[in-house]
Amino acid sequence: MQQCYGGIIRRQRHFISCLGGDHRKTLLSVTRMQSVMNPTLEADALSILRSISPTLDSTKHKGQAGKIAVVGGCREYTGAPYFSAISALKIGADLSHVICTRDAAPVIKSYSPELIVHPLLEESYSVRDEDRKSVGTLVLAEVDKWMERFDCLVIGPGLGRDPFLLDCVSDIMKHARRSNVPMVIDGDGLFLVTNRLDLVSGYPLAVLTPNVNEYKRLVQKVLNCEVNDQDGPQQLLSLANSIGGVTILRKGQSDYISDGKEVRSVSILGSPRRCGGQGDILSGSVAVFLAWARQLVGKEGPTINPAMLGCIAGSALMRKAASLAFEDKKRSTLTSDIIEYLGRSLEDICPVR
Ligand SMILES: NC(=O)C1=CN([C@@H]2O[C@H](COP(=O)(O)OP(=O)(O)OC[C@H]3O[C@@H](n4cnc5c(N)ncnc54)[C@H](O)[C@@H]3O)[C@@H](O)[C@H]2O)[C@@H](O)CC1
Ligand SMILES: Nc1ncnc2c1ncn2[C@@H]1O[C@H](COP(=O)(O)OP(=O)(O)OP(=O)(O)O)[C@@H](O)[C@H]1O
Ligand SMILES: [Mg+2]
Repeated sequence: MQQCYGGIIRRQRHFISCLGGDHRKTLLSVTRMQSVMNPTLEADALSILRSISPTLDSTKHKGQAGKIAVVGGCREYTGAPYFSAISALKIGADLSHVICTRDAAPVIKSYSPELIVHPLLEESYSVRDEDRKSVGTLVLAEVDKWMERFDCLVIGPGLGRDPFLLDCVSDIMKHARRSNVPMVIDGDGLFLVTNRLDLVSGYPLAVLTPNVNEYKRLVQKVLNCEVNDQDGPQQLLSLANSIGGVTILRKGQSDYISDGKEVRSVSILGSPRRCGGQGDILSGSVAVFLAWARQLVGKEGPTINPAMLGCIAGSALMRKAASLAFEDKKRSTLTSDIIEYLGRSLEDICPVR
């Protein structure tokens, strides 16, 4: 235990020194200092990634490096939850679950024996109107059994937009929030949240990862205006602030991240290929790094936002892996190729000692 704690302190010191700070300052003052020292918004993403990644040693037991659950996967989409969940494992989480519809489960299981797949969700077509209430209660009870064990949920990859299913997922999110489980919300999870802001509003452990379209819908709904690229960072800050300090990672040519207090960017070279599924890799990555950052920050007190660190590290890793995959595969680069480069990217940035 002492050894583990010593490791944490060492990593915190490394983290602080990476940001050019004094070991005695709190982690909060460190990020503030970085803003002062670095006049641009660009985060020192590689240093942050290194600092929050846990060491690998023989004292650890299964589960300590993170247990992630992806809530997503329906009749149409089975790839997205798989990409997100397998990315979490490849980055270093110990266990990765997928909570999906009954129809999607055998398909997702067939992609990989590494994932723990729960066929718990139902879409309207498979439930009679009079059974909806009881089925909804059952779904929540089943998910509840697992909730306390998860270090982070990813809500939305390939979830679909069935109203009954989204009602069940709203209940899962309410429960996760009561249990203080962090949530990364992506894809159809963002469709849900844009229409039900109360699900995340004021919850600091919520991370939204919108793409171009999802961001546009959020801005229209919350700020009641159009996306303003002239003043992008300021608008992102206002958006995060208006949703009560959730963290938003706006994906694009550069990724911009804000928790309503500060804005950071990650512009590490990515890939010019825009094949579907890269956002799913990102959601699984952010979930793992957020869980790790939370472990680290927890020891120091609530002085730094682990959601910001998780987003910065996840974005950096995803972009680096995409660039390596593109170097190799060029025009034929697919999401599965990028996943294959997650390990090498991590090793380049943060080698196992
Ligand atoms: N293999 C799979 O199963 C995949 C499933 N996905 C899932 O598909 C569902 C819908 O996600 P979408 O990303 O399509 O939803 P969006 O609302 O982003 O996209 C809807 C439409 O907008 C278009 N669009 C997307 N990005 C755009 C851009 N940058 N500029 C202009 N138009 C753009 C798309 O072509 C699509 O027709 C989600 O559940 C998502 O997780 C995606 O993650 C991709 C991979
Ligand atoms: N123009 C770009 N240049 C470099 N990287 C980009 C660019 N656009 C997006 N990315 C990167 O690709 C990743 C996925 O972003 P994207 O906007 O494709 O998400 P998405 O549409 O949600 O993906 P998905 O198909 O999984 O739903 C992000 O990490 C982002 O940094
Ligand atoms: Mg997406």
